[in-house]
Amino acid sequence: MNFIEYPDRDLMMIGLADRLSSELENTLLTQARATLCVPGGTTPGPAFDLLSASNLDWSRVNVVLSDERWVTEDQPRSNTRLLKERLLVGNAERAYLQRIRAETATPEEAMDAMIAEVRLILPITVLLLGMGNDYHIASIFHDADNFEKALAPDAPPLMAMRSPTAPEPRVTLTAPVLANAMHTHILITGPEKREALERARNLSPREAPVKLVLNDATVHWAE
Ligand SMILES: O=C(O)C(O)[C@@H](O)[C@H](O)[C@H](O)COP(=O)(O)O
Repeated sequence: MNFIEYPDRDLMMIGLADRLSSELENTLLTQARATLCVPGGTTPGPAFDLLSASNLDWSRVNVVLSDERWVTEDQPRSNTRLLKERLLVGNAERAYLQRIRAETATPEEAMDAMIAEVRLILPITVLLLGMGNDYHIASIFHDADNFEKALAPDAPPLMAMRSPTAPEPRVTLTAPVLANAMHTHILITGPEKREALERARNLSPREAPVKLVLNDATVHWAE
């Protein structure tokens, strides 16, 4: 793990966006396309604002969420909505958005089709994740119905997840896909998450899902 502590959140967002953009740019020197995977939640918005202005050939970048809440895009909790408002604008408007949400009542009804599409944009080139105080990444929650299945080495790339701590059904990329990313970054803020991250270093992925990706990750932290 590489831990970067920034003097404040603004500088962190600038440093992070710069790093993600360089990794994508370097990949595009040798590959036709690159895949950027990003989280939803409340933390990454400012990094998306900066990244969207980056001068990349976005027409060769696939963007996919690490996880989504099964709500319509007009809902404030929609991660797709966050992406459309904050990342897929400006220069980044030309990126290809791989959706992991469909207009079906349940994730299961659309799962086979979404899995087939997601497979086409793997592996992830640049992975950005958030983390909860309970150590979850994406929507891999300890107490979720498909937790064990999402950790399996042969898990499909995308699975539905229902957890008592999440107000709506979720879909999430699974352990093998996240662990196989070429570059991994974790974005966290505040003392509680820093302490959780320190504890996670001595836990197993079953106890702390962040451990699935932590060894090879760069963690970006500011107060
Ligand atoms: O859609 C989501 O909820 C996520 O992708 C999730 O894994 C998130 O990154 C963490 O829960 C941290 O969320 P915050 O940034 O809101 O603390």
